[in-house]
Amino acid sequence: MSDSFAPDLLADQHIVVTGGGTGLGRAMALRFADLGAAVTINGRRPDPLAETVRDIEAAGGAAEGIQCNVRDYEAVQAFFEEAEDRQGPVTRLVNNAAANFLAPTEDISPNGFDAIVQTNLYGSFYCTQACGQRWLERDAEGVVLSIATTYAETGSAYVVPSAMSKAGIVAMTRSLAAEWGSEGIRLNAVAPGPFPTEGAWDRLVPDDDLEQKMRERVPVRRFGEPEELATLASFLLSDLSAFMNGEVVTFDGGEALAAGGQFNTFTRMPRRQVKALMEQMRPE
Ligand SMILES: CCCCCCC/C=C/C(=O)SCCNC(=O)CCNC(=O)[C@H](O)C(C)(C)COP(=O)(O)OP(=O)(O)OC[C@H]1O[C@@H](n2cnc3c(N)ncnc32)[C@H](O)[C@@H]1OP(=O)(O)O
Ligand SMILES: NC(=O)C1=CN([C@@H]2O[C@H](COP(=O)(O)OP(=O)(O)OC[C@H]3O[C@@H](n4cnc5c(N)ncnc54)[C@H](OP(=O)(O)O)[C@@H]3O)[C@@H](O)[C@H]2O)C=CC1
Repeated sequence: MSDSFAPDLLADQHIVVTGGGTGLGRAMALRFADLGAAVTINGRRPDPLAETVRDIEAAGGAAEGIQCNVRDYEAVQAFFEEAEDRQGPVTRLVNNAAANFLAPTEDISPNGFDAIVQTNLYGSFYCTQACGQRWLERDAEGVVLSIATTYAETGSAYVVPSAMSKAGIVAMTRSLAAEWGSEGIRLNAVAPGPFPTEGAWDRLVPDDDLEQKMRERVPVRRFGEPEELATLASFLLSDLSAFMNGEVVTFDGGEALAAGGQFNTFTRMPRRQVKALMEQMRPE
């Protein structure tokens, strides 16, 4: 996808994208490489990693895929060693890997809770700490971008472990923005609304009817496109956003705001009908 960024916006960067073999992570990895970065992606399954690396290389970019389970502290340490052996010092990190499923909270097993929280919260911490340690030791600047979600702020029914862990990621982002900002390390987050990826849809969108209802909740009446998120992420990783630190950028077509206003329900009715209703209520 072409855009108005300089074609070398991310040249000289080595960017790690966790969970970069699929969905939003893959879209970001492709875009970062297109903007000149060397990209290293990880994930547990080798096939999506290999496919994404192949696609980046076919487009003329530089990429490596390394299998890694971000729930495992030692595996994360080994991953960063390997990534730097292959492509030099990591300069940017995107905490994108995540786990989620819909479940009534009273039915979630300890193992189910762990699967989500250890991936999202512990995984993001392990990767962020590994980068921070390297950057502080080297006196190098660095940027961390974490993929949160809008319900990290509001909470949401039926995705409680995800909401808890994404809220923790936001807290980490804001805390470290203060702690590491003076050392040249910036941390920001994006809170995406719905983006139809296979990973999210298979686990969170039970049927077409609910999908349509979800679309109608978004004021702009569509879902996001992964390439749009990749554009925002490129800006947030680049020096164009050098003064932005500790920010959570909501990127949801207005969905979260619309859910909050009591009278926003009128926006789902034809405007003519709304006007007629309101006209009736005017005093004589
Ligand atoms: C659609 C609109 C978007 C709105 C905003 C949404 C914001 C956030 C979105 C996302 O995060 S989308 C990302 C989705 N992608 C993924 O989740 C990818 C990774 N996920 C997975 O690998 C699995 O889905 C997993 C279940 C989370 C983990 O798999 P793993 O192989 O590690 O573990 P399992 O052994 O399969 O399961 C562990 C544990 O969890 C229980 N469990 C699994 N699924 C469910 C379920 N649907 N409901 C309840 N419990 C579930 C499973 O039974 C295991 O527990 P025990 O049986 O061992 O006790
Ligand atoms: N799509 C949407 O509507 C929204 C998505 N988000 C967030 O966007 C991000 C990307 O989600 P999306 O692309 O939709 O979904 P995907 O399921 O495609 O992406 C999740 C990625 O994380 C990887 N992953 C999962 N567990 C681990 C683990 N333990 N170690 C390493 N990698 C792991 C998966 O690979 P593998 O299974 O091979 O390990 C996969 O590549 C997530 O942070 C999600 O919470 C936020 C709001 C909305």
